[in-house]
Amino acid sequence: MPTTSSAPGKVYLFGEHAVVYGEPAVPCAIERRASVTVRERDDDRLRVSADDLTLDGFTVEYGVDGGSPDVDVPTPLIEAAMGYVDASVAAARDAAGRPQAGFDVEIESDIPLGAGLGSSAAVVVAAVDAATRELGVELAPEEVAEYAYEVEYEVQEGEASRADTFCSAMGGAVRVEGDACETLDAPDLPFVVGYDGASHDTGALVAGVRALKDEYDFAEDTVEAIGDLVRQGEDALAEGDVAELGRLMDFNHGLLSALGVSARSLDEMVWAARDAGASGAKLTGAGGGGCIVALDAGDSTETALSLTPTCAEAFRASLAHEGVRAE
Ligand SMILES: Nc1ncnc2c1ncn2[C@@H]1O[C@H](COP(=O)(O)OP(=O)(O)O)[C@@H](O)[C@H]1O
Ligand SMILES: C[C@@](O)(CCOP(=O)(O)O)CC(=O)O
Ligand SMILES: [Mg+2]
Repeated sequence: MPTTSSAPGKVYLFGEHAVVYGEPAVPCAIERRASVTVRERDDDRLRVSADDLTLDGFTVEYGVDGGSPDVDVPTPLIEAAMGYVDASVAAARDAAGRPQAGFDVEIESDIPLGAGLGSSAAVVVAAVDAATRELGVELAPEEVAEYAYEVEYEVQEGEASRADTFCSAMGGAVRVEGDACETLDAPDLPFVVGYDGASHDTGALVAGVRALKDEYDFAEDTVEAIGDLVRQGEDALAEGDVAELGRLMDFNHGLLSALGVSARSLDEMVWAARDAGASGAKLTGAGGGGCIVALDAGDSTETALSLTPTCAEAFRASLAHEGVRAE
């Protein structure tokens, strides 16, 4: 019997990048999900179909020992794309004590890829959950989060926080500071997302911030300032003070720009949202290209974004109260 799990993507209200260095962050799960279906095979091979990865999708098949994969698109693309799935399957084999287990894996997702909405975390969380359940092991969402974090940490070469994976596994708004992860009571915030259609490499962007921080004390101070801002933002969130949350999001975007992770397309969308009357707007996730998130209960930000030349897609995103779940 195949086993399917799904998990949500997220936006960062505050704190991306700084969270990698132990500052707090508050990501919020959104109703855009990745769904992973896993079926155990009677050999040790892994066959992955990911229809959303290229326009035509691809299928790849290989054994536990690697070997030469049987693929239908160029190999570098496969290697980049397969890292998370491969490591998720390894984590599930490990959790179930079944190092030789083989699987057919199918991935479907409505989370744009490499755009700051946590598609990697959602795919990893759903894959770990589905593959462990397929092997008869039921993990608590917190345990799925921990395995998924280890996967992101490994694939992003040691440059990952627990924020995306914990948020995707638990749903709702969460607070992550180092290895302390908790869920928060948060109101439904009026998120509007603008997507420039581009994708980024999270590992490379995190490495760029680390280099800046190692070179300049004031870059280190900027990371700490983001931490201060998040602490202030938590009070605003508890009070449901959307105006103050917006001001802090604007400030957070400025600090992320200073760390070199914004882009002209993101800045243009941020300004379009502000001009349209959003309470605040910032890039979300690793940056460089991808998505911005704004707060606006009305329609004007979504309309303004859809008319912005650098915006390929604008949509509302509601808080996903459910994290990883069996489908
Ligand atoms: N639908 C999908 N199918 C297969 N892999 C996916 C899918 N969505 C995301 N991934 C994996 O996640 C990677 C993108 O993750 P990342 O660069 O962290 O960006 P983000 O998490 O912001 O979307 C992709 O390169 C791919 O490996
Ligand atoms: C930049 C970072 O803080 C968030 C990355 O988010 P995303 O993969 O771009 O959705 C990295 C991390 O926390 O692991
Ligand atoms: Mg990611």
